[in-house]
Amino acid sequence: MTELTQRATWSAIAAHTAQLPHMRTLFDTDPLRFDKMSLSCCGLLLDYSKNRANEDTLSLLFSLADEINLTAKIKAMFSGEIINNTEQRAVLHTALRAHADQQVLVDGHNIIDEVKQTQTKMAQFVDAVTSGKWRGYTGKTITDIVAIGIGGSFLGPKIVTQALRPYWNKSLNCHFVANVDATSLCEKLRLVNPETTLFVMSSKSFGTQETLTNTLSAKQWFLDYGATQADVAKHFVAVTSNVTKATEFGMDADNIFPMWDWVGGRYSLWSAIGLPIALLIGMDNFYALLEGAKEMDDHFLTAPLEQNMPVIMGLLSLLYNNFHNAQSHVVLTYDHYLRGLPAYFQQLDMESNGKSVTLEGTEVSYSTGPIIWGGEGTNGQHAYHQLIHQGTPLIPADFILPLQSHNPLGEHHVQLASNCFGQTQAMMQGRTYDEALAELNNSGLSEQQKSLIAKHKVMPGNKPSNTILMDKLTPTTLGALIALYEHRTFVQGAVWGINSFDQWGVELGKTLGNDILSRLQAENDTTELDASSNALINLFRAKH
Ligand SMILES: O=P(O)(O)OC[C@H]1O[C@](O)(CO)[C@@H](O)[C@@H]1O
Repeated sequence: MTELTQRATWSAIAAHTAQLPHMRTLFDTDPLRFDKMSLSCCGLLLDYSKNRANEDTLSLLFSLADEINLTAKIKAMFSGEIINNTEQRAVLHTALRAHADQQVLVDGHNIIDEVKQTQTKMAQFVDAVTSGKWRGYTGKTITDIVAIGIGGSFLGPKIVTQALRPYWNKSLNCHFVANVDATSLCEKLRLVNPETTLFVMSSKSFGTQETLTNTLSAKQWFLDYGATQADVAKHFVAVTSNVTKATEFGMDADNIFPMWDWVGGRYSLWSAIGLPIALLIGMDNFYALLEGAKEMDDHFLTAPLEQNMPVIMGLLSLLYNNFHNAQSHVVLTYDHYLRGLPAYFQQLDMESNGKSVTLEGTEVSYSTGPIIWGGEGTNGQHAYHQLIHQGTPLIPADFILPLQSHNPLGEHHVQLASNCFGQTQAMMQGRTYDEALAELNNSGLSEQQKSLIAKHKVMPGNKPSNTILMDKLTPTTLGALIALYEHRTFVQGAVWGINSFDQWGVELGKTLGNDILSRLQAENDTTELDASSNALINLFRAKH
């Protein structure tokens, strides 16, 4: 297969982008630019007109996608082909939101049946807990959910329950424990009553140190309060693909919700990993979340590349990454409920595309996954937008704004929208020296001062952004939005020819950490490692 950067289309994109005029010019010369470069689907509107691209740019990007057989690769994922070649697994988070009448075969059997069986188990459990039928060991109903998990077993449930706070069951509260730092657990345990608390322990592998340690400590806290081992089953449930280890751990077999190897951790919120979500917002809203994602799945699978929202977003991000040397991509959520979304997209994208060898194991000669970061607007404007506007790095941005607020109050939402749109406009058009100088006309400054300040006020503009709008943040639009980013990540990995679904890079740190743990707890100081590790270990030992 032709190496990516050796392709004629790759060179054509490089030559084309180098000669593209400033976005100001692209807008000035085409009044229909928004009409041509915006797209609606699945309750979302994507405005991608504020990008360093015109029809020719997009045409070249779509040609590249065709050359790497993107459409066939999309179909291969949905159909359950073993595309995670290093773990020999299918990648089927999309099957989690499939309808009951669909068929997806893994090892010759239709997995939709077991997906639906698990969803039924979830629904029955959610009903038991939220109806009050499920009682704690002293006969009280459950008031607090403590979700224990990390990475994809934490971020999805955490971010989605946070985003859908208006939909929470009024009788339940939810707390998340991820870090092995005892503060994370202790701060939450101080808030809850063992008699009315349900622990949901989520770990696909059932082998993650942080989650196991936190669960054991939570169990001990529960027993120290006066409960017995027999009471544990009323207050601890587990979500895992490793049912054997969960049973050995002491989880009651009836309280184990299965998940599967063909669901990656960072793609698993749609599985029983989403149990905390379903408990908080109810199973009907959880199904609505799934349905929103399915709408995006159907769009991704069927829309022509030129009208395909995840494809367009993925290719434009790749344009900056590989042809404009952008090292990062910022996600700015102009909605307080979506404040956690950038952190979720960090794992989704960076753990998927933070790779440096191709599927065949060849070292890549081009950039792959960028750094994903971000936060809520308008806060970022008072923190890091200075660098976005006038810094040296190019940082493409995604702005996300619901058109309606769940909390309409006076001028708040219109001001939020004005800030969001103003930022995208400022990024695009910037401010020329002459414009800056003109703004200082009546400043009373000397000509020399005006010239100096004007030079500091110049903003180059031509900074790309996408704006994603939705009518309102609901389970359905949130499901579509998250699926949009899942598929955007897929598109980039497919073009780069990497495996977006394994994560070998996280193993070494864990292994070395386990060795260091034994050294920290050993009788004597460590001397065999590098000088830094020896010193750090022994400094810690000296304090304990
Ligand atoms: O769900 P588990 O198996 O506890 O893994 C937690 C997280 O750790 C990782 O395996 C590595 O960070 C993630 O991919 C995963 O989401």
